[in-house]
Amino acid sequence: MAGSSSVSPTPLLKDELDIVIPTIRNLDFLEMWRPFFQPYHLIIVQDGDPSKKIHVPEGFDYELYNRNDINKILGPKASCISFKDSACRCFGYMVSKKKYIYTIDDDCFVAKDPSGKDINALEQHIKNLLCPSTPHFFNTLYDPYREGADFVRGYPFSMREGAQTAVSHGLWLNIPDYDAPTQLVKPRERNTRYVDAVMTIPKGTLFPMCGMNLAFDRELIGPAMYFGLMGDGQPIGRYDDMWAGWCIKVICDHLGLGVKTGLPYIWHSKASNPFVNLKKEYKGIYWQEEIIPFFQSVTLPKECTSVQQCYIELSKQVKDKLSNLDPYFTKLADAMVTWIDAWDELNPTGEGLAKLSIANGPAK
Ligand SMILES: O=c1ccn([C@@H]2O[C@H](COP(=O)(O)OP(=O)(O)O[C@H]3O[C@@H](CO)[C@H](O)[C@H]3O)[C@@H](O)[C@H]2O)c(=O)[nH]1
Ligand SMILES: [Mn+2]
Repeated sequence: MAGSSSVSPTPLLKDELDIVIPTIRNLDFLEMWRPFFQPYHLIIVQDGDPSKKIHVPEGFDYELYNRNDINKILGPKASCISFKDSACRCFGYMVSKKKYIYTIDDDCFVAKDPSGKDINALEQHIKNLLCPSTPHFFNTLYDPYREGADFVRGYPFSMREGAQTAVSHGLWLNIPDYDAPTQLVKPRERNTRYVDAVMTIPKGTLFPMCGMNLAFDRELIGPAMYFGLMGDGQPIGRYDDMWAGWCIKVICDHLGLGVKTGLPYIWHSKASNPFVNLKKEYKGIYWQEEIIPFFQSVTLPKECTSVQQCYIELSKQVKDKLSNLDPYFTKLADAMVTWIDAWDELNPTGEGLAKLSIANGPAK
């Protein structure tokens, strides 16, 4: 028998997944990820000064958008894309044409598991997304679909098919994603705990979604992954991913979709300045004491069957119920609608495509 060729297997979802990277620094971190990321297409969202040249290491297939590109593509709707905040990354979700998205920060590196093996975070996220979630009944052995695990006694057989997984939320070794006050009182705290688990966040439970190591099914939940109005000109920053996480979770709960958290870990290398962070996030720290009860009380009408419909309904409730907290939420609610309009313009569905073809006349 001829010797087996050492052809490496085709990377999972090679042509169905884009990697979105927001950057206001540089992309040197990609060298460490090259073995895992090189087969995939990158969407780089360059924040800050558009005249700055961002070097992309050789050998990567990518598209890069700076603020001028965003303004050109979206026109007036570009007002919904934040400037000078990692929230800008959501533009990458909008322009992608792929079914899956993985987003990672430029100060996140390959971590090692307890055996010392490099962790292919992207591969683990893909596994998380491709297997079901259990939002409706908690499995005490965590992810029942994982090698070596299963549903435990008492788990209803009628529920063992699980739900489609919309989001996979990864974690971080070394610098944990702490808020500024915690960072200030624990400047030397490092996360060294590798917890070997993936679990579904139960229906009806919110969670603090961090955007630095995150993957999602763009076709299931993409239109709700808006990272809000943050950074330049806004009264708040560093709540981009938190806002998106609360919105996607209530919509996933409504649509019967699952959200997982746990593996994979990345190595988060840079602690941003806690004083700068405090200035950005302090309003969020007290606003969230009102925002969380709002999201906990959100109910979406059964007529809302698409993500867009859910998101527009949510924006109405944000405007009605949070504007008394601060006029910012009126602006944010309007920006949520602009985001959906821009998303639908760039990603026309059946109905939208039909309108487009009428507008453009019969094919030549
Ligand atoms: O104005 C900006 C600032 C940063 N970026 C890019 O966004 C990510 C995250 O930046 P950084 O590592 O400095 O931020 P952290 O404090 O570690 O993490 C926060 O960022 C979010 C998670 O992604 C969340 O708000 C916090 O966890 C890097 O790629 C920067 O280059 C930017 O584009 N514009
Ligand atoms: Mn960081």
